[in-house]
Amino acid sequence: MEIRSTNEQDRDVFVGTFHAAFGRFPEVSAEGGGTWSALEMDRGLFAVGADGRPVGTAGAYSFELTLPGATLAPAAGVTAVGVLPSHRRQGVLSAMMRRQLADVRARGEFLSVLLASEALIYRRFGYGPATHTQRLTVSRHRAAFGFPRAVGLADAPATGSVEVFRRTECAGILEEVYDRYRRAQPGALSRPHRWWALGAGQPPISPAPRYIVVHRDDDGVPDGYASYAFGEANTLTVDEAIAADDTVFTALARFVLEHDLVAQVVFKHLPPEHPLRWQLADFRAGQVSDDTDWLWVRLLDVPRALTTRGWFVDGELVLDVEDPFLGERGRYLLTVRDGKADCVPTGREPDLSLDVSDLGSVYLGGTAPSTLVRAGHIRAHRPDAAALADALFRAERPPHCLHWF
Ligand SMILES: CC(=O)SCCNC(=O)CCNC(=O)[C@H](O)C(C)(C)COP(=O)(O)OP(=O)(O)OC[C@H]1O[C@@H](n2cnc3c(N)ncnc32)[C@H](O)[C@@H]1OP(=O)(O)O
Repeated sequence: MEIRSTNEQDRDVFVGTFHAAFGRFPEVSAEGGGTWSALEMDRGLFAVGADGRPVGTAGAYSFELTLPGATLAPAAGVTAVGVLPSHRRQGVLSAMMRRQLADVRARGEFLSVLLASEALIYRRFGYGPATHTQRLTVSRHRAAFGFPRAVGLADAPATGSVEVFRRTECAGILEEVYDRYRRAQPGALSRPHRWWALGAGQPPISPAPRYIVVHRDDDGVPDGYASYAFGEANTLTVDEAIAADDTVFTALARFVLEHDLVAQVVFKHLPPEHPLRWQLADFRAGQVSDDTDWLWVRLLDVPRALTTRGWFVDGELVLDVEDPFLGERGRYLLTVRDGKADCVPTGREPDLSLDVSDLGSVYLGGTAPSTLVRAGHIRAHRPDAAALADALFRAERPPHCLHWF
């Protein structure tokens, strides 16, 4: 199977081929732009069939991923993966993944990330689910806030202001607020300027109609927004709500929850352990559903990945990491002191043996290593190794990714 790089001239065939793999038709946008317009065609791959026609596609975006400790790392955002239904289960995807991982490494990137259409596809290629997201549905009439002990929070005068725009009127504000937010949020991805300019991706980036409530601080500087639309049964759905801090988030949540003519508010994407539910006087007024994996992470250079992220607890672990897809294996001594890690090859007995996909799952702090020990994924060689790994890998807050690509 020949795998070849794509270029700008291949764009239409590339988009057509992966839509065919999904059994869909590409959207046609009269104004240009649209969901797939930010594809980086110099990073695309075609798998070419015997007759010279493409039978498979794989793309990649150049993102920055925020790691624990607010460190930014380049990451390949794998996308548009598809193999024509006529050519499946013959190793086409495997050949594309092998080539793509080699290309990512050759560019100096040590992390690759993706959103998986199905959870059974990518573990074999070394990816592990690393961030999770959930939906919170709040009945508006039960949504009174209550802050039992946080002195001052309940009756503190609201600071700042809110203003409602249509999506197309405030693109610059969204871009600026999103960029500030993503730099501090582990698991968040950059949204390159091109995306906003082209209206690529999904709301709130795309020009699809949305109302946007923007929050500003007392100096008038935008520090949060929520993108929302009305739907069936008087439901107000918030696609994306981001804020510089929890107070700003609370102000945005209050705005949508106090909206007239609304029966319920659906917050489509919240990170696990989000405080909003705890802020409601009636804990059951908010129902969590659709808890799902979001960003999958694949490490391509274990020492570099581990020394780049920030750490919050000192400690030492020996990790035996196996990478069956690339036929690699390494044993590393990870030493964390004062927020920084050292990671060097070692001959010492391992504390934990794990697959590179499991390391991807724990890397951003979104999954406790002990959970994967209990699930039979990771092997702990001494009794306290899992608890130490839990303490070490934990991030400053649960990682979360809102970006769809
Ligand atoms: C980041 C993204 O873009 S996610 C989008 C992924 N694309 C889609 O879901 C579109 C619809 N599906 C497809 O186009 C194809 O089925 C693909 C791309 C998922 C798989 O392509 P194929 O060329 O059939 O995969 P390939 O033959 O290399 O399979 C490799 C292995 O993965 C397994 N596998 C592949 N797809 C799946 C799946 N959906 N579920 C379970 N196992 C799978 C194969 O059985 C094979 O296992 P084996 O090595 O034990 O025999």
